[in-house]
Amino acid sequence: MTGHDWGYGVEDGPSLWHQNYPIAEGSRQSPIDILPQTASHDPSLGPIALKYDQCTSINIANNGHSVVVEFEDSDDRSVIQGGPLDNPYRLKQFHFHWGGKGCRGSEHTVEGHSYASELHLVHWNAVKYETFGEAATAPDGLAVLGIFLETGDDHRWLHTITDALYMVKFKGSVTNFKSFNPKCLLPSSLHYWTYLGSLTTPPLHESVTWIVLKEPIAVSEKQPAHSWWIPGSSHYGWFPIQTSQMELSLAFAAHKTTASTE
Ligand SMILES: COc1ccc(C)cc1NC(=O)Nc1ccc2c(c1)[B-](O)(O)OC2
Ligand SMILES: [Zn+2]
Repeated sequence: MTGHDWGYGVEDGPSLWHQNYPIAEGSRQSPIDILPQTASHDPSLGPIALKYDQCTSINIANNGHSVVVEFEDSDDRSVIQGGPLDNPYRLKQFHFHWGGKGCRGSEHTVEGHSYASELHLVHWNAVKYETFGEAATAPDGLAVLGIFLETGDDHRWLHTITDALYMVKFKGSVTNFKSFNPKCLLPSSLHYWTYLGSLTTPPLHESVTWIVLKEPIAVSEKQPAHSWWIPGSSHYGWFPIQTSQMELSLAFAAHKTTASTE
């Protein structure tokens, strides 16, 4: 399929994606509704470690579906490891999912509760695969850190992203976005749920080890995380798609883990 043959409207929304992307009816499709009570605690799962200190952000872009910040991923300078991961995965990009005006647009839900929006930090397995594209189609190719955004206090750093939005008003626009470190977007606790799932948007590859943080970060009403829209694209906002509950292993790091500073 070329271009963007999918969206969130009546004619191209999630319930129709299976027509062009049959994997939509696969066995490990995301997002899911997380049920903490039924998640099994897997004591073999340790804390996740984030090495984001040498992060090199490159640009910020509007791809018609989200605003994406890309990173330099030619070496292991910014990686996620530990937890369910057998090796380090390189940070490639992060992007957000949010709802239309005033509606709550997180993709994952927790016991049916939607959050204002959801941040996805996308990492790929450069130990086993040559390129992101190759990793994106492999069952152990991607590791995505999902962070819920909840309305509350003003987020000190999110404004650097929302301030940049006006520069990428239209689909296909890209602009410089240097030296942004996503470490500032992390909540205080890295306690997480993890499960094997997929991209939540076409091509829906079943290549993602999901690591969803329990603790949301707060953004204020003013920081329009839940009312962001992408002017110039055919729609705005992202709406959660519910798929069946999948085996979730709830991993409690025995202690409060903080992003590694190594
Ligand atoms: C047209 O899109 C592509 C073409 C070719 C390749 C190799 C990949 C993609 N798309 C892609 O990676 N999406 C994508 C990647 C990562 C995540 C998500 C979507 B998400 O579920 O929203 O959060 C995590
Ligand atoms: Zn996403």
